Amino acid sequence: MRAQPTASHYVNGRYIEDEGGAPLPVIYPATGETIATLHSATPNVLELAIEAARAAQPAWARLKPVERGRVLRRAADILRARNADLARIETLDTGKAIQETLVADAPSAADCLEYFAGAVAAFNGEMIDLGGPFAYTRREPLGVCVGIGAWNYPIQIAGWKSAPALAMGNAMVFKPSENTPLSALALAEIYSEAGLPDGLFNVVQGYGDVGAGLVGHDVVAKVSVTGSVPTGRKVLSLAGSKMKHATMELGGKSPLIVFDDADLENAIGGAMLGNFYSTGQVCSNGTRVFVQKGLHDRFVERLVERTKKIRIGDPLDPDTQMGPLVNRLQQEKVVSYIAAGKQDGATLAFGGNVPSLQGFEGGFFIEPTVFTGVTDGMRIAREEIFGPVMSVLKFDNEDEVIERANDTEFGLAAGVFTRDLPRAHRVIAELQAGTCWINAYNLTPVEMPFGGVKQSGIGRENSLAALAHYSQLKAVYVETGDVASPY
Ligand SMILES: NC(=O)c1ccc[n+]([C@@H]2O[C@H](COP(=O)([O-])OP(=O)(O)OC[C@H]3O[C@@H](n4cnc5c(N)ncnc54)[C@H](O)[C@@H]3O)[C@@H](O)[C@H]2O)c1
Ligand SMILES: C[N+](C)(C)CC=O
Ligand SMILES: [K+]
Repeated sequence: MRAQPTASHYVNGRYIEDEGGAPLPVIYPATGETIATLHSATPNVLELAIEAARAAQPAWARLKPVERGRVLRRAADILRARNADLARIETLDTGKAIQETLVADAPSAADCLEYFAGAVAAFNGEMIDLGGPFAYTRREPLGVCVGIGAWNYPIQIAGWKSAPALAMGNAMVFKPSENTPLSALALAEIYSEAGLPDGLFNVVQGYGDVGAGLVGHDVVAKVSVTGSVPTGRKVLSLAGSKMKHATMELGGKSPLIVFDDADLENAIGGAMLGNFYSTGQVCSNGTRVFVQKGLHDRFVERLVERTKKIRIGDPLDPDTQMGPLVNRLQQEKVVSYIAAGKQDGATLAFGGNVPSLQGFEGGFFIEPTVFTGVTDGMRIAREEIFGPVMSVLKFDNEDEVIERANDTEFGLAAGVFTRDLPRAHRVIAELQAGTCWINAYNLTPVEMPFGGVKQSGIGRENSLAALAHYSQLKAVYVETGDVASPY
């Protein structure tokens, strides 16, 4: 299997290579084989990318918003037309099942480009009446923005960051995760084909040091990172030391609360989606599933029955429902958390093993895993695992579950399943989380803001909120009479 792109980086409208950079092997997680070799960006590549962005941005910002939007809309159309190829690249790079990458990855990026293509023209400053004189505000772009991606949704993340940035008149230098460098290059090609002027969307590859080089660069006005909390802390402090804007989309340990009166099959469906999709590598996953005591035993029984049926294996087979984890390190991490769950006294209700799959012996698979009898202090209930490991916790009443759900440093997401809608809204209002669902889980339409509170992040992606985060306000006072001067 080969997936070698033309070159490692995409700068100023073309591919460039600099073999002086550290080698960056691209591994297919289902087999462990190397499918491409790229190079981490050297300081020279990084400078070229930032300079290209700096030079291209002012003319782009002077276009009418609808003109910028038109380019994004054409790119959205190309993304959709090329969806099958992009899904294959994404599956080879992440290991996620093709039945997921066909519907959740490039299509989400396309939705995002399409949304911001139209929304930006309607996103304006305001006129403020001062009783004669007046003021108005302008929404101005920030300049050169940096996007830094995680491995789980590579093209979606590249789209969610670049679309509002570009729509608003900024330029972007994007660094994908070193684990999944391929699809951002495909997006860069698509932008060029759609007519995006050279230099406005650049892709540089590399590890954390390249990310830090971008964040610390004096030309860069804003950074948006999707990644873990420790990385977010480092990036935010470096950005803060230079007074840069920052959006942080970080990790979580989100609660999903199932009350006795919930629709059982829907609640289980939500819990499975919120733990097993993308082999559990989703930031907003509801990994602490609190189930009220009256429903608990039936919930667990049906959950295990349904989890047993998950088809795990060849991610390129359209019938496969769960592929491997992204790499060996992540597999080891998940295996060690499963051991910790057992050691801390949780009951392993299903899974927990590395499956042996013929033809995929070198892959990074793990069974979908359910722990019951989990208590709040256990490591599997406190730390983000980022794998298909669900913890089921029993609760008695509403006040208790709210307190327990909020007893975490994270605050990315939360969900409630109940037929009692006043209770649903009452509980959601008490939960410390930036993105919530009632009788659903993990749906992230572009029209809705996405992001976290507490340690899970700052700022929001998607919706008009993202345009606010990629712009700055200029306030203009306009005198309509004489200047009242004492001099
Ligand atoms: N909130 C969200 O939208 C969201 C989405 C997906 C993943 N995540 C989170 O991401 C994590 C998993 O992804 P990951 O392991 O790729 O995260 P990570 O923090 O290891 O890396 C994220 C990105 O930051 C870069 N990076 C690392 N150190 C850096 C530094 N000092 N300066 C600048 N950049 C640096 C990495 O190279 C990578 O591109 C999980 O915690 C998950 O919850 C959050
Ligand atoms: C944004 N989302 C939930 C699809 C991917 C986060 O990991
Ligand atoms: K990979």
